[in-house]
Amino acid sequence: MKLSIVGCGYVGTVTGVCFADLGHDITFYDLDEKKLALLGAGKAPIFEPSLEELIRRNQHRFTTTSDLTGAVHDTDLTFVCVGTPSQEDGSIDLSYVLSACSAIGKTLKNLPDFHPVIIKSTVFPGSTGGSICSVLEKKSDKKAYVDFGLGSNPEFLREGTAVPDFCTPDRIVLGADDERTMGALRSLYTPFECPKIETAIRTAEMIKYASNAFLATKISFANEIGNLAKKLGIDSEKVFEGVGLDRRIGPAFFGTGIGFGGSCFPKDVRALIAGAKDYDEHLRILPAVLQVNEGQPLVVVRLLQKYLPDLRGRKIGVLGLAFKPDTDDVRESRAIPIIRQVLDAGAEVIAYDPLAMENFASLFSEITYAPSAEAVLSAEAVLITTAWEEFEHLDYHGTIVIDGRRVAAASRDARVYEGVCW
Ligand SMILES: NC(=O)C1=CN([C@@H]2O[C@H](COP(=O)(O)OP(=O)(O)OC[C@H]3O[C@@H](n4cnc5c(N)ncnc54)[C@H](O)[C@@H]3O)[C@@H](O)[C@H]2O)C=CC1
Ligand SMILES: O=C(O)[C@H]1O[C@H](OP(=O)(O)OP(=O)(O)OC[C@H]2O[C@@H](n3ccc(=O)[nH]c3=O)[C@H](O)[C@@H]2O)[C@H](O)[C@@H](O)[C@@H]1O
Repeated sequence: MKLSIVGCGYVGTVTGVCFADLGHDITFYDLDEKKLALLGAGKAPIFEPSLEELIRRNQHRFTTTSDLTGAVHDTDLTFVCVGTPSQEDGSIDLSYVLSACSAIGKTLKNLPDFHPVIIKSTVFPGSTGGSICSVLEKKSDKKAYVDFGLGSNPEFLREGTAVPDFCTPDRIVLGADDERTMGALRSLYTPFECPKIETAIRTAEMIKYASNAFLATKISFANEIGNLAKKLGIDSEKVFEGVGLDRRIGPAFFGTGIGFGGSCFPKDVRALIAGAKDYDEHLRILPAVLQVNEGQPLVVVRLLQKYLPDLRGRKIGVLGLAFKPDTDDVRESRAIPIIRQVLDAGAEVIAYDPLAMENFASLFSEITYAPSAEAVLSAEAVLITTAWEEFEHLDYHGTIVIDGRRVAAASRDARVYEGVCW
């Protein structure tokens, strides 16, 4: 099939490149010319392990363009993969999706063929069939589900493992309210062997939110129990090893520590809470999930002050700035509230991250960025905020370490060692 991808960030680029690898012809479109230029030159516009290699291998199967009409007219289906950030009140900002769909709608006006528009961005249930459908119909002067197709195909990949997650997912969710769009999605995903759920658009949208909200809940639950476990002298890792062996529960996403960051869990949980209010549903579990999550970074600073009560003038090292390992993404990284608090208490910060220092520097110019992880170890105390593999190979002898991510080498060798929930 010929596919156009609108929005070449983490989801759009990975989706396009992985479908190219399956033999499809891809046209990438983005408002950001820099991203298109990088893709056009065979380079990844975002950092993701193994992505660049896949781009090089499939470059003959994709083109980049700043002409959206050409992209839509020359392809059989369009994926919308633009961002859906949080607004002040926690609800999602649909403006990027609406603006992309307004432009797509205009291109549909003179297109004689039936062209499915598939929303891959995470949007609140009802958005695709509601305001997104309206803008497409208005700009195209056509009827959705009859003259053009509309569907939802939420994405479940994780940053850092996006390529394998996309290629071998646990399940694929196909949301469509017309048979032709469902048929196109079904045929596109034929080579994937995992379970596939075919459902209504708004159900597909809700599956995405419920999945992220549940995973976030698992993490906050583990952290709440973990905080208590630490006070009782119990290691939370052993606890959740035991809990996770129950097949009804499962071991994944019980990693305790400083909580979840990133561009999705915090935003999607907030969006579900805010969106529910419009239906007079006041969610109670999810606000608590966020509350626990906001408290976890503060535990690190509290533990640090056990050893250095007055942080004024102290030099504090921070290992890890990305929201998780194997990415340069710092959106809602847990290092942000930790560093802010340490700075507010009057300390100096020296930090290191293998990939994310440049992105972090746009948020914090007032800290020192170290040339290596070793250089951070000379600080008076070291906080570990991302579980990068290379932090397992440092010599922590003589250091005070407060560990938010459970690095075994630090727990073994540090002069003073405190884990957040262990
Ligand atoms: N990052 C992730 O791991 C995952 C993200 N998602 C969801 O996918 C969506 C996209 O997320 P990311 O890829 O992380 O976003 P991103 O911020 O990395 O990329 C979005 C891209 O859309 C482009 N864009 C914005 N407006 C546009 C327009 N009108 N026309 C064309 N391009 C436009 C931006 O320039 C940017 O390159 C969000 O809804 C997110 O919640 C879903 C699963 C995983
Ligand atoms: O909708 C999305 O964008 C994506 O959000 C998450 O993926 P991602 O945010 O990329 O990364 P995760 O591996 O889920 O980690 C999120 C945060 O939770 C933290 N985490 C994760 C697992 C765990 O056990 N404990 C824990 O604190 C990580 O350190 C990180 O800060 C989901 O895992 C994906 O399925 C989903 O597609």
